[in-house]
Amino acid sequence: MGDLLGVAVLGAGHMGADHIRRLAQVVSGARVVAVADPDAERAENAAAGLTGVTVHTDPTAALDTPGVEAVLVASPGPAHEEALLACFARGLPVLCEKPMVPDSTGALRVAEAEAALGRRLAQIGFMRRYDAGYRRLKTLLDDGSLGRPLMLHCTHRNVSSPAGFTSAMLIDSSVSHEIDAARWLLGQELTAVTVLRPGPSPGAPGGLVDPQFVLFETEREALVDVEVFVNCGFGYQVRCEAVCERGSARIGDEHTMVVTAGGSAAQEVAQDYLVRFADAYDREVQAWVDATRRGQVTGPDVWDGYAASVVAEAGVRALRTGRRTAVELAPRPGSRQPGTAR
Ligand SMILES: NC(=O)c1ccc[n+]([C@@H]2O[C@H](COP(=O)([O-])OP(=O)(O)OC[C@H]3O[C@@H](n4cnc5c(N)ncnc54)[C@H](O)[C@@H]3O)[C@@H](O)[C@H]2O)c1
Ligand SMILES: O[C@H]1[C@H](O)[C@@H](O)[C@H](O)[C@@H](O)[C@H]1O
Repeated sequence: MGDLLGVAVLGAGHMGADHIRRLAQVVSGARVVAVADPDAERAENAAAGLTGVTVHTDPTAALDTPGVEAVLVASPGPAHEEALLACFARGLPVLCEKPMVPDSTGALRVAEAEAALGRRLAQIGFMRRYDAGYRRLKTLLDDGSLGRPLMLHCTHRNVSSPAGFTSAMLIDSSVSHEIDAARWLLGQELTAVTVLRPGPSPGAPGGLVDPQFVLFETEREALVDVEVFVNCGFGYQVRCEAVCERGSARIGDEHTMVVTAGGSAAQEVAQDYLVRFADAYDREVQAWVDATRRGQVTGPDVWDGYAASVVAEAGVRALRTGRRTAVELAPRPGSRQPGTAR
């Protein structure tokens, strides 16, 4: 390995371009050596101004570029399985954006492929685990001073959804973050899901079921509710309140400035995730680069990615049928036991 970790970035859209900027300007210890996007202009634009970067329309060509030692996958979810398997085949450590693989059968294939290697290569991009607020909440819940967590109340609002966003994606793309955060905060698997829908918001594109109210049950009888509203129009708001036996704790309102003038106070509201979670993405990618340079892989793993896909799939079935739907996890690859949340 050279002085700087050579990274290939697959996908140069919103997240890919932001991660390229982060690797080039924010994170220490890495340099971008290849960028791939089927949209050549996007790839060129994202790599503009960087030296020593080759630009490709074929992701495989990017992986095989000399100097590539690690890969950041920021293509759309359905392209992740092929990208992860290609990284595994080359022994390349990889940070893969969420959802790891939206379809749980494909997600299990990825988990099995990594288990067959006998070593970890993948970190999954559930960046909330790197957000200062979520980390404080995790530390508090783990120290036990508030007693057992009974409920998590979560809010996940986006100003608007991108073109092509479907009713299922409110769950398997947006709520995938809450699924991972709940498993991580509570240290429990989610066992069943029910989805309720209020009347659609006038801001939702025709036919999109938005907002949704998603209720999860957990293996030790906690409840997790999520209001997901991806065309709310007024701000990017992500909050989580844990209600425990002896107290409650809430995060998510602190990321802003309060301006007081003329006898009233106004609070800024972030308009997108790139602002709200900027620190979390920076910490996530820095932690990945640091661990990779030490020859380690840390953070959310393929089992977390698989579990999130299975829970989300159950959620999509619950949305379609209107029924409470049980979550069935396969045995964890490499073990005879169902996996557990960590
Ligand atoms: N962690 C987060 O908060 C967060 C935020 C936004 C998006 N995401 C995730 O990041 C990923 C990308 O989302 P986005 O918003 O940047 O989407 P986007 O549509 O803006 O960009 C995706 C890009 O990938 C390209 N692409 C398509 N197929 C490809 C392939 N096989 N190989 C390489 N590139 C390919 C597209 O041409 C496009 O430029 C998704 O998995 C999404 O869920 C995560
Ligand atoms: O892909 C994005 C991303 O994961 C954001 O963090 C989330 O707020 C959006 O709802 C989702 O569409």
